[in-house]
Amino acid sequence: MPDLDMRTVSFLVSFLSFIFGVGLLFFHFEQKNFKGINLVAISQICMSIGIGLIFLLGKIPMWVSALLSNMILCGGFTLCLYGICQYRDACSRLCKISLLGLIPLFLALLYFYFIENSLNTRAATASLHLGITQLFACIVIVKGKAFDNPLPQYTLALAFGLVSLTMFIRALLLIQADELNQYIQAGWVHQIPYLSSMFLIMATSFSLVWLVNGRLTRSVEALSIRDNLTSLYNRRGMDKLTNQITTDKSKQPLPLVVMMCDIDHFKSINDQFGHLVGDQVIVNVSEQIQACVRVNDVAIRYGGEEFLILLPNTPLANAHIVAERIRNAVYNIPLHHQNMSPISISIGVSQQHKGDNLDSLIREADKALYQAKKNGRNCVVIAPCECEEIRLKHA
Ligand SMILES: Nc1nc2c(ncn2[C@@H]2O[C@H](COP(=O)(O)OP(=O)(O)OP(=O)(O)O)[C@@H](O)[C@H]2O)c(=O)[nH]1
Repeated sequence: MPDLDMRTVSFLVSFLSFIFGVGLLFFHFEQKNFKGINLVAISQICMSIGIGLIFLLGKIPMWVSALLSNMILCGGFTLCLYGICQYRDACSRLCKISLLGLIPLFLALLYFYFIENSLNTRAATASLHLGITQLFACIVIVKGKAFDNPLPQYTLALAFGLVSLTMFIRALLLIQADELNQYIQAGWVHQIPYLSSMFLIMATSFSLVWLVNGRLTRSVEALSIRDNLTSLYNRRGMDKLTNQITTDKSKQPLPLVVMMCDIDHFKSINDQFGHLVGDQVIVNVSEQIQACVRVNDVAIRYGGEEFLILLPNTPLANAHIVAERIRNAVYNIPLHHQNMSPISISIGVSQQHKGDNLDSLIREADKALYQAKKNGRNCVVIAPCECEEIRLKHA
């Protein structure tokens, strides 16, 4: 295998690392809510300086290239580990081990420079620290609690794992090899870790962009399915969720129940007390609805003051109890003004039968709601209205 020019290789690694670090730092200023990115950015700049000092070997004092460069490089990787740990929301125990490992590394570098001068052992010790830190990074990426797209997550973990392996092999080979006099003329044992570092910088850059992009997309998706005012699902959210609810029949031996709820005389609340109070009433009602349903149930802000509730796998009798609970809870909402009448809600309920789809269920619930309004409001009506009308007006 032809030897590469170590000075050029170290310059390239330093340059790449610097560009990536600065770019990531700019990205961090724009997207401050991604924890750990700033540390990864600073760590890349540290690594760039560390390798840059190796590039300047022979042109700067020897102790700077031999000691300082290794310390900056290993410290940079420890910082990178901290950044990744924060980004992946992982336990920081391994970061602390890597940080503490900098002390014996420093002592070993001092010893093998001033007392027993050995380039091989210095390089092997630094490689060992780098290999351990990169292995920790690999573990942290896999074990972190934050949810990320698995493909970039494992790509990044694999990159760190592979580079860590090259560092361990390098440390092992260096201990057995003849003592080096000129680092810049070192052979492939040194060149491969440099190339693998280039690979790591590139893998980290595109995997991080990929990971961050995944998180951004998910947060936009999550926002797009929620109503701004109440944080309940909106119509788009309903379309997404109902597919799961209506198709997953194996887990739901009991039918789906649909409730259509509408705040009574809401226009007069707006007219009398203003739209801001009206908005607050909508929020209060949505909170009561959320509090009365199970975690599996889906509450949707269907229109202005209309709410749709989907109760999968629910017997009609239970749904009726829930509807009554909601109606009572809404009626007991504390009033915003002295001369405000109690807030009330009318509810139409329909149950899924053979051949029913969600549209027909909603139509049925809507008819029952219309009947509830006709019956005097503040009541629950179960579809089909003609035969099973239940009128429970609040006393
Ligand atoms: N404050 C506020 N008002 C809204 C919002 N969305 C819709 N509205 C108002 O809600 C009112 C709904 O009025 P109507 O459909 O006449 O119904 P209602 O007055 O509740 O009468 P019934 O339903 O028959 O009891 C309209 O005045 C809408 O402008 C909203 O987000 N905030």
